Amino acid sequence: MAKTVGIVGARGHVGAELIRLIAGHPGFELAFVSSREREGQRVAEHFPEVGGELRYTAPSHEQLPQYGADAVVLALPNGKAADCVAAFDAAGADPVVVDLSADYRFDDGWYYGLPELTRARYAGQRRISNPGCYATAMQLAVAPLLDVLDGPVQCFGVSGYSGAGTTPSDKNDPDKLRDNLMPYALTGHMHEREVTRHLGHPVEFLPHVAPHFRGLTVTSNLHLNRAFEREALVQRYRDRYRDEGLVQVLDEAPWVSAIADRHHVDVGGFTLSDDGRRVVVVSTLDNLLKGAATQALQNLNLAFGYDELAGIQAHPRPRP
Ligand SMILES: NC(=O)C1=CN([C@@H]2O[C@H](COP(=O)(O)OP(=O)(O)OC[C@H]3O[C@@H](n4cnc5c(N)ncnc54)[C@H](OP(=O)(O)O)[C@@H]3O)[C@@H](O)[C@H]2O)C=CC1
Ligand SMILES: CC(=O)N[C@@H](CCC(=O)OP(=O)(O)O)C(=O)O
Repeated sequence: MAKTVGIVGARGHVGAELIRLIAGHPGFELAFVSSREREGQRVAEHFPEVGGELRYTAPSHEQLPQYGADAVVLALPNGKAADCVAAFDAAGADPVVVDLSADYRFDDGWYYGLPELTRARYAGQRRISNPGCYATAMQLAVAPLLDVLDGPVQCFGVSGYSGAGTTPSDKNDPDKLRDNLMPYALTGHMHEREVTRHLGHPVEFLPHVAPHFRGLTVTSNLHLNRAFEREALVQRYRDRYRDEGLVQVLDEAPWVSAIADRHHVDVGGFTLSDDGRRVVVVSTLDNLLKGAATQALQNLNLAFGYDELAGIQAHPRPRP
């Protein structure tokens, strides 16, 4: 029997992707989708492909356990997850909870779900923290060289403005972004701390937001503790990700336009300095998919014993 999944914060950019993914999954069905703004509206009005009679609801935190969902995905802005978790605890309910926000990424009581790097540590935990979008791209770019790094890694990031959510700000204002590149949080960004913590190696992250809607690029500058040939470095990436359905290692530097609406990560470029002790690696992903919703689905699949890619490759997105 299908497991039921509720989405809290289903109006947002990530919520929209989650609705489509869960509704199209062979082993999951939607238990509820919450939005205060869309309360009472049919989901099918917004997603004709989903169909059915399900409507958005706007439950209080305390009402969330009443749906009896097997899993709950929290797609709320940062800082809102704890009240939801407390409501389940208070009701004695123990659904699998996947939190998309940054709220539990530094909490050892939660499993940090970046499957390609952490799935070996999954041991049935029912509280799962989904990594940040840039943080996913950075970690997948750096991990294969972790043992040969010399000093901090510098990561220059450029995100589409869907990364900034739907609450109006300069970072998601198409007028202000037109013909523009907007630097922000140039030291101490949340994802700098997140990656430094989970890789156990310092990164220095320089984020920017650009006028495109979805997809991000991270260009990482890695100093190495000895000289390498390019082929040996590329081989490390190919070996590390050979069996990964959602990581593609490319010879050339990937373009963000090729990853929009796709589930996987591209890693490539691999440009060495003349002395072989510095390499630049480029990674791209769709911030709303592998950076958020697709990764959440990988984590749900893991938690319920489904194939990790169930409902992911079976539903390829059309190229824009
Ligand atoms: N956008 C991205 O690329 C990524 C986002 N994330 C994380 O995923 C989460 C969702 O992001 P995103 O979809 O972009 O965000 P949005 O701003 O697009 O959506 C936020 C959602 O939360 C609801 N919401 C907003 N404020 C409140 C509140 N005070 N109480 C209850 N519900 C609220 C909104 O619905 P309504 O107001 O109708 O109730 C909406 O459904 C965030 O934590 C974000 O950091 C993670 C990785 C990538
Ligand atoms: C362009 C933009 O603003 N991007 C967001 C990252 C989106 C994301 O991954 O969010 P969380 O870590 O909050 O889950 C930011 O820099 O805060």
